[in-house]
Amino acid sequence: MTLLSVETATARHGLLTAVNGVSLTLDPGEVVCLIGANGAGKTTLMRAIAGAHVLAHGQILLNGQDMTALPTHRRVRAGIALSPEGRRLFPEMTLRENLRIAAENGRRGDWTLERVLAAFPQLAPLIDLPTGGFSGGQRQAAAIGRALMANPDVLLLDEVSLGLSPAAVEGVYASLTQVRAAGRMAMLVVEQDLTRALAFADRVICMAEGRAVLAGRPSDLTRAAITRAYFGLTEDEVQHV
Ligand SMILES: Nc1ncnc2c1ncn2[C@@H]1O[C@H](COP(=O)(O)OP(=O)(O)OP(=O)(O)O)[C@@H](O)[C@H]1O
Repeated sequence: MTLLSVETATARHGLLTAVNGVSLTLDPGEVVCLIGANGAGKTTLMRAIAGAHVLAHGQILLNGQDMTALPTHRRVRAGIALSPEGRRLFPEMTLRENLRIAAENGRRGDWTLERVLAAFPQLAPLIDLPTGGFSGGQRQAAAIGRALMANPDVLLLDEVSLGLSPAAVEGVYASLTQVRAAGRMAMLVVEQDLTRALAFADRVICMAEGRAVLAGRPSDLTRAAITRAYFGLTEDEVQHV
């Protein structure tokens, strides 16, 4: 059965239509990467699924239940958690406090503090430090850990590798591979690094100018088709990229 269903979602920033009639589904345990150029609408779509941006049209269903009118905290309780672009940790609070707040607002389940620290070992020595002093990779790991503490069925990860060193990206993806193996949680991941997205995803969806313009399993998509979708190029132009 479909876990998450986004049906013809349209989201606006004022007069600008950032997401334009996008539909997608996620099955339990599935990992889908959202790719696309800057401004394609990926972050707005993620925020709309999480309840942080109101849809102008369309529906968000989780396990067949309509989430569209629910505020963020009710969606977290229903099983949707977002690790946002910019990470948005409480910088004055310690990592432990950040994780505890997420647990209090989320659902009970297998993801506990101990389990998060086992999946993200780089966080263990930092547990009683304020997150404001963390490096980019540490902040990213902390933000994903915080989302896991809510024990979601659908984990939304925005801009996983943006701004991180190659070593930090490796660390975060090693942890995400463990997270993925641990259960039936589905992930929707915004990833700018195309090679990484194709290696990690069961399916990729490419957005351009607010629309989903290409979707498929990585093995079924050619680089040329993806490049074309990404930039809106013609076949002839793709030959020269
Ligand atoms: N708060 C906002 N106010 C006005 N316009 C916005 C706002 N946030 C995003 N936009 C615009 O909406 C469109 C989609 O932006 P969005 O951030 O969703 O795209 P994206 O694919 O996530 O890109 P990026 O990788 O740059 O974050 C862009 O044209 C962007 O300029």
